[in-house]
Amino acid sequence: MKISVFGAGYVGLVAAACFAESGNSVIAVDVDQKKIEGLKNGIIPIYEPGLKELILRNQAEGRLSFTTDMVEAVEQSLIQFIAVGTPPGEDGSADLQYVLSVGRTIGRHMNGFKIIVDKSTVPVGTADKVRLAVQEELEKRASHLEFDVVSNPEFLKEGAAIDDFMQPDRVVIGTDNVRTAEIMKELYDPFMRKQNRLIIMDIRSAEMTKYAANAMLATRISFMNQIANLCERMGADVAAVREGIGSDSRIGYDFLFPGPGYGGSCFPKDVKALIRTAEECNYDFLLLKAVEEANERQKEVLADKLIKALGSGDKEGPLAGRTIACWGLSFKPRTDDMREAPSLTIIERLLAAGAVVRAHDPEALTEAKKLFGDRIEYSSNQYDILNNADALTVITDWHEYRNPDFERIKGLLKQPLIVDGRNLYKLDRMQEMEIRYIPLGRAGNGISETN
Ligand SMILES: NC(=O)c1ccc[n+]([C@@H]2O[C@H](COP(=O)([O-])OP(=O)(O)OC[C@H]3O[C@@H](n4cnc5c(N)ncnc54)[C@H](O)[C@@H]3O)[C@@H](O)[C@H]2O)c1
Ligand SMILES: O=c1ccn([C@@H]2O[C@H](COP(=O)(O)OP(=O)(O)O[C@H]3O[C@H](CO)[C@@H](O)[C@H](O)[C@H]3O)[C@@H](O)[C@H]2O)c(=O)[nH]1
Repeated sequence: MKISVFGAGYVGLVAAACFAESGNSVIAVDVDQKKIEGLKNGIIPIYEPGLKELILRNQAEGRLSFTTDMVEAVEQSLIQFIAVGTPPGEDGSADLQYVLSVGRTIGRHMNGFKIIVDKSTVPVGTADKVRLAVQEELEKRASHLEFDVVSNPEFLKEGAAIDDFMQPDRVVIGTDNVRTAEIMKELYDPFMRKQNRLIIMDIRSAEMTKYAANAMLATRISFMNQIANLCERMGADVAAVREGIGSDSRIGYDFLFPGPGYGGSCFPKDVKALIRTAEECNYDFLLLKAVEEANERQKEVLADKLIKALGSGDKEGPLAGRTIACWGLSFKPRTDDMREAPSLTIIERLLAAGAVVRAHDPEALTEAKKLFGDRIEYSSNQYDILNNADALTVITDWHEYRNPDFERIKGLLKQPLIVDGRNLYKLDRMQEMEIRYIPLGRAGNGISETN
């Protein structure tokens, strides 16, 4: 099939590469000239495991091309995917300007029947707005060309995007047209070989499904973070509690790891947008407001623990003269994405408390330098930043942090103190190593920093 994908970002690039991989002829189009020039020359603008190889192969084999030429992209393809950003507006609602701009572009240049598929995360009712935008452009040129608008929300996770796209838990298609449903089914058939996981529903339900899924997952995380905070105060261990509740098949083990708050380009923005959508229909989504507030507070927890362990008691600059080494800046492992990363709040808090902050991340240093400039120190070696630091704090659960050289850590730090926001290490091992260890959701090992 001939497909155009508008928006060469995290979702657009993955979708374009995976559709090309299954034999389709795909044009990826973006307004960002620099990005497209780079892509034409094999420069992939984001870090996503497996994406570069997939793009380069499909590009070389002639199934995937990149352009800024909107006319070409609209004219050449039957299926027009919209995968542009929907960032939060000032009131938290999803900003639809990029989605509607693509709709207008398609309306302006379409030369035959088109299936316009919205893959961006958009509030219920957006398909109607896209339809209107296309229709208005057609009317301006007195055209009676037909088109269909479909909702096909994307559920991929960054860091695992290719696998999620190639072997999806499900693909949701919102359409009211039987013929279009058949074409979409055909397009996704190669990804359904093990089991048919295509769910076809009405458009509004498909749009809502995306928000409901993200809101549910964010709720689980905030819930577990608060259980963890309570465990700490009650002498319970959140890891044991997770095992205890996860074994109930109605609950399951996934998405119950406590952490320094959820981040990324999706959960924070989509929770906000759903609260706003509810407000627009005079419904007070109390539960989600609490989920959001709990998450904001959770982002403070690591800095609170560091100040409690090392603080001088001086209200203005409790960490003045202290150096904190941070492992992990991206909002999750296997990505360079720092959008809404908890590290942003944690580092700002440490700086405000007077600390010198040093950071390591396997992929996000370039991104971090754009955000923090020379206000913090960076190293591409995870051990270098520990030299003479007062503490190590683990913010992101990258694999390389899971089983580090503890002897080396101990030798480098001024005092052996680890504040772990991802509970990566065993308490008894830390005890044995005489490292003072402060995890989330359970009492630390009680070794004082003077040990
Ligand atoms: N990032 C994820 O993991 C993820 C997962 C599922 C769904 N989503 C949703 O998918 C959408 C895209 O997210 P993303 O993270 O890929 O965004 P992104 O910011 O990485 O990419 C968006 C791209 O769209 C381009 N663009 C803007 N206006 C354009 C136009 N008129 N024509 C062509 N290109 C244009 C931008 O230049 C940018 O390259 C959002 O609605 C998001 O909520 C994201
Ligand atoms: O048990 C857990 C699981 C995740 N997180 C945090 O939650 C955030 C989001 O993680 P994850 O969902 O793995 O990454 P995303 O790439 O943001 O993916 C989410 O957002 C996407 C965009 O909408 C959806 O497509 C995905 O289905 C949805 O999982 C990160 O900060 C994680 O550290 C936790 O704190 N504890």
